[in-house]
Amino acid sequence: MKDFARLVKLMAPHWKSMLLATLLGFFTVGSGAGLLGASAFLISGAALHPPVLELMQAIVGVRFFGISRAVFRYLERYFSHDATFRLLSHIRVWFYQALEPLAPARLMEYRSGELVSRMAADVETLEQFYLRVLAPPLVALLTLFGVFAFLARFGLGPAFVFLFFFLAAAAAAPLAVRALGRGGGGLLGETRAALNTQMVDTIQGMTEIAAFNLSARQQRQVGELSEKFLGLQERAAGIRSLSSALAGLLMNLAMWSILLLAIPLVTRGDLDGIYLAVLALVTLGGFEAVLPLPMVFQHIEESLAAARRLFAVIDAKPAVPEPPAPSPKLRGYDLRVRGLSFSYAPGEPRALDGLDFALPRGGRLAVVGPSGAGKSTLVNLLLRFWDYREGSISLGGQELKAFPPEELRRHISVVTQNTYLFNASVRENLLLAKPGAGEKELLRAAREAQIHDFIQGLPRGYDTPVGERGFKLSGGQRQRLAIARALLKNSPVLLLDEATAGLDPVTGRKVMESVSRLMEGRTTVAITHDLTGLEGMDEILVMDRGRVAERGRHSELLEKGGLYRKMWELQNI
Ligand SMILES: Nc1ncnc2c1ncn2[C@@H]1O[C@H](COP(=O)(O)OP(=O)(O)OP(=O)(O)O)[C@@H](O)[C@H]1O
Repeated sequence: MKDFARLVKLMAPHWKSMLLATLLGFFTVGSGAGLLGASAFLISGAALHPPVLELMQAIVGVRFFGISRAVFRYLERYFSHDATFRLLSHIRVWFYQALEPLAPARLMEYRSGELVSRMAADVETLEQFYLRVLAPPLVALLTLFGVFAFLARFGLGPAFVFLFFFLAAAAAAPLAVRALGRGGGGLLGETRAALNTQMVDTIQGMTEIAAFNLSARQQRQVGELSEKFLGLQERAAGIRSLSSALAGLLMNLAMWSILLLAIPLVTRGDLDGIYLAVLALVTLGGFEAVLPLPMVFQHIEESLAAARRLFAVIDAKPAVPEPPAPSPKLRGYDLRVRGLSFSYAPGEPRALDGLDFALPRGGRLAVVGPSGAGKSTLVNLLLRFWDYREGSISLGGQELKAFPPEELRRHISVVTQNTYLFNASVRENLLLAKPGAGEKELLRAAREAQIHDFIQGLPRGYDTPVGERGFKLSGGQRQRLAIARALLKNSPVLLLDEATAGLDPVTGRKVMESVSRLMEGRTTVAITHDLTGLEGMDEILVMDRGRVAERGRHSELLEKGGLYRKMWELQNI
């Protein structure tokens, strides 16, 4: 019920269009019933061969209802779909906005396909919440009042017979369908989501699947999920058919019962025979409003299951709470870390354990160490992707926690090993760092990153698309673009997380030249496995299992003959 109320609340901004669409839905059904009634009156009346003038009213009625039904149907579809599509776009934006503060810490538990599925399929499923869950019962209720009032003018008997069958079709048939389809709606959504996730995984992991000969296994898994989905769809379709059959049966029973009741009225002279067909056909027309009702429960289940999946994602508490506003002004760019300890979850071993360092503005710190030493964790904390609880990190003398993550990240540039390039042009990818940058600025950054000449040589220069994840570029070119981005952003703090990892030594060295330019004048923390080129760093922290094992400058550490020396020898033999 709570989820239902939350969903209704999401629709609240669109209530006017939805109300209008509901009224138009009622007018459509009303026109349909009117058309049938007027036609019945016209045919019955014409059978008695009266002068044409006496039939004029009925002829006008048939024309009017014929046209008004089409017009109302068009307007109803127009307004209901307009409201629904606006609602969907509102929900997509709302979901994305709620998702952003959760990235990356809270989103790691989801497979990317799962999130895509939630954003696409589940949001789409909510389309039916208004169209097939909220609107049909309201239209049915209005129709019930309208047709009951019309029939009551000819006698309470037919009116109550209509009421009885209408309620039976509106309540009993949906309940029967609900009993048959219980759980099916939710399961259908879950299976669709699982299938989407599997498909995204299959496409993303295509290379690995082919390389490890896993195609058959992957096909089997997708096939099994497809079978299950198909089975559930068949079941839902079966229930849908049954429900329309049931509603159709009740509709015909209502019509026949009203005829049985009205015929004696005609023979007794209490009802003009010309109205007999009118009563029967208006009843049929009124039942149009009942036909969608049996499926309401199934659609409720599907919509609620989709809404629950969306709510479950966005209800996760962000890993980093927003500090109380207003945020302080950054006063400087010297970085200080004291007694910093961190574990990713309570009870888990510490990824960082009592880390200390001080870096003056423009200073350069390298953090090295074996895999799992906690180097990336430090970056995660500096960027406030995760929140630290023990120890302190301060920038310009102020605790990092005082700044909202977004505000803080405006002052930090990051170059990582896995630079993400969007499937857009080189220019668009660069401008991400500074959307308003002018052409001159853009070219200067590219030149400094030593990528300008390469870009110029591309078929469409800066407007050349880079392909998904930048697949048309080499690793070194991607890294240079990342460096150009950081140069363009021009922020005073720089985080380098394995910026040259995965590149061959020659390319790595060339990229390092661009990185050196980037570091000039910036407070830099560089995380690296590669110990070449560290002579220029002010301090090197050698980390091991979350702790600082050694610290000093390159030459000092080599002299010490400890872990750093060992790592150096391994790389230089
Ligand atoms: N998201 C996470 N959730 C839980 N534990 C994590 C997470 N990320 C890292 N860890 C753990 O924290 C420890 C430090 O990992 P971290 O990635 O910081 O090491 P690293 O020095 O950067 O290693 P590498 O050089 O291999 O990237 C490891 O034991 C790792 O398993």
